[in-house]
Amino acid sequence: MTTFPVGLQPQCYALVPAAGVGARAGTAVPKQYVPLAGKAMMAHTLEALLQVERVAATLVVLSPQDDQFEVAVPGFTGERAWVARVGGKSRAQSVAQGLDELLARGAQAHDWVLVHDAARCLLRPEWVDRLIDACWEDEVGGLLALPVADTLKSSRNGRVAATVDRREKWAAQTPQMFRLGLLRPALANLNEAITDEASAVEALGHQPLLVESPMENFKLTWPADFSMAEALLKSRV
Ligand SMILES: Nc1ccn([C@@H]2O[C@H](COP(=O)(O)OP(=O)(O)OP(=O)(O)O)[C@@H](O)[C@H]2O)c(=O)n1
Ligand SMILES: C[C@](O)(CO)[C@H](O)COP(=O)(O)O
Repeated sequence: MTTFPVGLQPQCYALVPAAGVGARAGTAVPKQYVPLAGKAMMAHTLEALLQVERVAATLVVLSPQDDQFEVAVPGFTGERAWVARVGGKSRAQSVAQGLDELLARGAQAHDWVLVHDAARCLLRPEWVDRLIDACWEDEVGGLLALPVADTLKSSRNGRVAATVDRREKWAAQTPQMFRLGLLRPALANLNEAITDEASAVEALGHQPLLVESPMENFKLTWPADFSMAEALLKSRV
């Protein structure tokens, strides 16, 4: 177990990977820029993070080719709003390169980082606060997640191969909260099995904390997800 200095008050940063193209969504622009309830999808995500007072700064990781952000998300300004065009080929690469950017801007190994998908635009600040409260004194860190409610099937050639025991199964969401000094080395050896920060930390032998979160915190992935997200955003007062 890595130990971090006792007595030094850590900072808490948010890192938002937003360098994807949204291939499964099939949208005309990268999905994070699709307008929903009057603003770009990612603007909703970032507004929620900026409302979390314990987050010292939020770093958005864009593709080096991104030429839309400043026009599409004009409200992301101020001392706590950071942008870096250092995204990579995979989500994990974008996160790893974003962590290097945080270090370059003065973040330290004992500081916490909340990694949150730009594509989870229904995030509510109170869920982030719940995760921070749960993880702050934890040795490893943790993630928002939803216990699986449906019966699970594995498949072969489009037919059921087996029914999978759903007990103790959770669907991982974001934010995922870890110390920079644990997460950056965990992401050093990237491979296809590393689909979230927790899986990288698990590969080092740790057991991240699961913090229950609602289905409403879903990731917009498929075309039908956009109308559902827009209806939910419009229903909020
Ligand atoms: N090279 C990449 C790929 C993804 N992401 C980000 O990771 C988050 C979750 O990824 P996903 O929903 O899979 O987004 P896309 O990769 O854009 O979607 P797809 O896999 O359908 O192309 C998104 O906010 C996305 O922008 C990233 O920063 N860099
Ligand atoms: C991190 C994540 O949102 C957890 O559910 C998810 O793994 C990201 O999805 P991707 O399609 O692997 O980018």
